[in-house]
Amino acid sequence: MVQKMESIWFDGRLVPWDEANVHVLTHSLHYGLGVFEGIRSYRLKDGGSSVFRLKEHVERLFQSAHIVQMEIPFNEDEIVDAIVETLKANKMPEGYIRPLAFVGAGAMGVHPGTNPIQTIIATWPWGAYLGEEALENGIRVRTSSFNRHHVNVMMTKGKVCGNYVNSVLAKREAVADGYDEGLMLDTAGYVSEATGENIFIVRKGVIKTTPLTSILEGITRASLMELAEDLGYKVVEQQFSRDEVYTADEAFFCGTAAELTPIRELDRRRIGKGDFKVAKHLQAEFFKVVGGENPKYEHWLHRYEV
Ligand SMILES: Cc1[nH+]cc(COP(=O)(O)O)c(CN[C@@H](CCC(=O)O)C(=O)O)c1O
Repeated sequence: MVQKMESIWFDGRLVPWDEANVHVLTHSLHYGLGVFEGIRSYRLKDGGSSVFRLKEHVERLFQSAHIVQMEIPFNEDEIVDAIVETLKANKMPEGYIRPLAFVGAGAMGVHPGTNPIQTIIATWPWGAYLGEEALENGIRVRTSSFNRHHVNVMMTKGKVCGNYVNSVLAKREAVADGYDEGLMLDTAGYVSEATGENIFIVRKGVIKTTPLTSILEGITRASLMELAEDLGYKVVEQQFSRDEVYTADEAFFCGTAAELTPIRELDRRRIGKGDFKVAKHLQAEFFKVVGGENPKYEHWLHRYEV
């Protein structure tokens, strides 16, 4: 159950958590057209706080809206300010931030007509997405029986609410089968991404991640690619198959909620020796970056004081 906080920002003002409600004929509730973000803020080593890559997340929120032709009635700077305002109102030196823009009530029927576009920002504490133990010891994953969306069925560069029915089905299937996460293949059968994360493998000394085609263009993915290259690793974006994961030396998921979570096994095949050497190195460096301990990446931090 998500921990209740003081306020939610709703269409331009902070309202008490329990008063942030909508009508049951809200268009997005029926037809899934809405866009959202998942963002984390972190306590910094120096005692302050920062939202990690806030600018890029807000840019992606508006990019998602652009893809599905939604006009968010605020500009990017207003949403950036509203996010910080909401964190402060909820006295959160760190936590998870969920902006959502959705089509409100009015006309029913597939065409959203002139229904209002409503915007909320909620924040709440969210620890290790896949469990504390997962960050340390990795997770067990199965290849999902559900493919990731064909790129002309759903717009996967958009973080679109309706896209996540695919993720829910895959996640529920994986958990029901005793796994921690599901890895989805694209409609051509190549590895795509997980239900809420992008994937990397380490094979023959090269760090490989999937091309952008069917995946959400992850901000953590982009950050880790840059960080890994700065650390001297060779990083490529290349299509790969499930059995390249089976025979990889390492594999890990990444995402705002999941951060960097090693994969212990896929489809009951242990991956490598399980020492997570590269994953642990990148994970440690990533946490130094989000904690403000690496000045090279200061521009990725949006500092604030509670
Ligand atoms: C499908 C998908 N792929 C990749 C990512 C990684 O993107 P990024 O966060 O920019 O590195 C996410 C984020 N998943 C968000 C939602 C999780 C949820 O359960 O809700 C998140 O990690 O916040 C996805 O949902």
